[in-house]
Amino acid sequence: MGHLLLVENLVTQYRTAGGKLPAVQGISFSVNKGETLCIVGESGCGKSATSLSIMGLLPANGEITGSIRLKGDEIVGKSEEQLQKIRGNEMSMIFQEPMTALNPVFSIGFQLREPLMIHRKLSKKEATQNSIDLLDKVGIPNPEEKLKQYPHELSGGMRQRVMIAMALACDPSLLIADEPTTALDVTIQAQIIELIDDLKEQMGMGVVFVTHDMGVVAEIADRVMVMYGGEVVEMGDVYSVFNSPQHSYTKKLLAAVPNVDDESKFWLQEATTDDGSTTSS
Ligand SMILES: Nc1ncnc2c1ncn2[C@@H]1O[C@H](COP(=O)(O)OP(=O)(O)OP(=O)(O)O)[C@@H](O)[C@H]1O
Repeated sequence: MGHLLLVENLVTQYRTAGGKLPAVQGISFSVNKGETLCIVGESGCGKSATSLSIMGLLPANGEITGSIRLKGDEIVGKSEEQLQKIRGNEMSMIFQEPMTALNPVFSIGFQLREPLMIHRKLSKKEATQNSIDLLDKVGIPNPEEKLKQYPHELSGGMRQRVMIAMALACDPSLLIADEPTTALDVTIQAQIIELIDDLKEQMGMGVVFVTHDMGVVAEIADRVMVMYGGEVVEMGDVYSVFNSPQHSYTKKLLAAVPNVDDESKFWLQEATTDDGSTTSS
């Protein structure tokens, strides 16, 4: 069976005044339908460069070699026009700071409705109804009223829900979430993670979830890919990586999250014994 996303030998470099900076140095991984892959690692290890490469959203000084296939279709080398079609339909991305992705001068309703009218050729009435349904789907109360509001009138958590609603508008098969909860307080963070997990189940999407937080990984990952200095240093299912980390950097990451050692690890062990599977691979 084919993978939803198959990345092979991806090298992402940034041209800088001081020469080429290799942000990603030949990594390979895959994501299946209905699966969440967490990419974890410290600041600057190439997590964002990886997700931007997949989306075809690298800045002008970025360049890629290697292969990125979505449902078998090669993304590397596609024109911007072709990429826009794929981004509008097959994959979407949510970012850390929704304020940068939402336009402050337009109402939430306008920003949700416009792409639906353009990409899916819906009438204004249909697009409005669709927007209401989307806001409802991401757990926003009183969606009709929210359509009239502007981004600054919403809380951080609500803004992130709106971003997720926008990302889901095209019913993507792949959702890339780059540190989507980092700017939120812990309670809201937990709610957004749960929402993404529920939506993944409901819609059967594959999810690439970028984070530096092993606590978040414990909550949402099926598989984990640990990056260090632009390379993949460890990859495995979440149980194996948490219970027997192989790489010293992974051990360090796990040790840095206090509740991973007790609470989450306990939770992971519970989860594995519940379904009778073992943690070794
Ligand atoms: N536009 C750019 N031009 C040049 N170098 C860049 C650019 N964007 C990122 N880099 C460099 O590429 C490397 C990888 O950065 P990347 O943003 O992928 O890391 P990250 O793991 O996502 O970190 P963070 O968690 O801080 O976002 C870093 O050394 C960074 O300084």
